[in-house]
Amino acid sequence: MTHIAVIADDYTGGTDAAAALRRSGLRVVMLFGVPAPGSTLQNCDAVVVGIKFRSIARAEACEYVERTVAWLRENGVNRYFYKYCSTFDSTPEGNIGPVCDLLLTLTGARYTIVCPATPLHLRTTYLGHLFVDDTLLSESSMRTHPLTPMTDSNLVRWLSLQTESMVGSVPLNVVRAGHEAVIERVNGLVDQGVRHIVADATNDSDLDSIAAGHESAVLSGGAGLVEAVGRNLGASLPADEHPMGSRDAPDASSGTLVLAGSCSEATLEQVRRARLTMPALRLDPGDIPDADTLVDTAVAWNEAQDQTRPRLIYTSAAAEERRRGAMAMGPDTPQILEHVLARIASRAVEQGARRIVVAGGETSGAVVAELGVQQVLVGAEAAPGVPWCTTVSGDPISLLLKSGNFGDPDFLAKSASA
Ligand SMILES: Nc1ncnc2c1ncn2[C@@H]1O[C@H](COP(=O)(O)OP(=O)(O)OP(=O)(O)O)[C@@H](O)[C@H]1O
Ligand SMILES: O=C(O)[C@@H](O)C(=O)CO
Repeated sequence: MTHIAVIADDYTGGTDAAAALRRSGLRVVMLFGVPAPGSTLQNCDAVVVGIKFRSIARAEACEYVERTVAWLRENGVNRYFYKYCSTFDSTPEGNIGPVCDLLLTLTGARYTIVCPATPLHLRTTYLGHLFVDDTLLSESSMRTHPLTPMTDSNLVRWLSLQTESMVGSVPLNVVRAGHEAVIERVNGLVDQGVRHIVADATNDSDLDSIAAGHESAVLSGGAGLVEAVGRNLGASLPADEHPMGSRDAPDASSGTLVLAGSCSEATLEQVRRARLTMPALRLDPGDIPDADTLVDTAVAWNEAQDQTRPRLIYTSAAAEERRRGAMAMGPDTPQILEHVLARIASRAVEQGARRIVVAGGETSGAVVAELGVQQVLVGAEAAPGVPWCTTVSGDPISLLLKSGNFGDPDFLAKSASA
């Protein structure tokens, strides 16, 4: 029986959640995109559906979620976790608030728990404020994110911009008083009309206090709370076993194509280090403001490289260089570049590439969609929250989809050759 479905708003967030559930010992199936009506879910404890709706129009995001919930219901899954980024990536319009509202309407649940805190990734919340390591979210590099600049760390205030529903919070001292205290505070808030409740957490035991119970609620947040929910459900498998068995995944000897579209500080440093260890091509829309030319340039370059060795193609750039690129290519530059990297991935696979590392959630979404990948086996983690995934149909392809902020400075260099 499938106890819970995680609906993730991007693909790397989905693989992060799947890795968390595996760590907690559950049997996990990982799907990409809204599942086709009539398709069946394999036997598992938890299913993760990664969809790319973090940065699209809210009506479209809600439509994807509604169709996914309909499919999950067809397959007998009635409990949902909404996974968004541990840095709460969203704009003043959404999509976190609208999707939380929709999930309440669809399920008839009384409230949502909102908890992006994920200590494993150094994301904590205190008095409703989100911290990235020792820095407030709005003072971290997230404040200049190309799609979702996070300029306010106060989640109650930020979420209130996105929804008509009342937003409240459970502070850390209540969380530390234990699970019953949390439930009591939540019930009090719901009686006052609060519908979305931001819960503080700075460690895993806080997350355990928050995760239990909430039968008439939708839980939402980061991989930290996902893992706590998994722990609460109880392990049924050793973490290295998969419900659908295993597949021979292409390893480093197949050569690795690394594609980087994330512009996070972490990825920029990983790109800088990777450039020292492998051939690299930077695609700069400031120099070549045309998608087709960028794709053709990169495909020709890639084909000229030793296909058994790692190589890197990237658009990643710091804020000033991005401004220069956007002047030349226009306001849709971020989306255009995602598709440029996706088309390069697809051409590389046609030419025989079987191992692809992608940096960036939106970029990963574009790559996975272009490759038509619908389901993967979730394997070992190359870094916390970044598992290798192997496609289940056709020739196996190994994919490592990295959230922009994840991984140590040598992540790209090491994972491409390990
Ligand atoms: N040179 C550039 N100029 C403008 N936009 C760019 C440039 N390079 C990449 N981008 C865009 O920046 C966005 C980066 O988002 P993406 O989700 O891929 O990375 P991220 O936000 O760092 O990762 P995550 O969502 O996992 O935290 C993409 O839309 C990408 O196309
Ligand atoms: O929660 C995170 O930080 C990641 O899983 C993610 O969603 C980044 O895209």
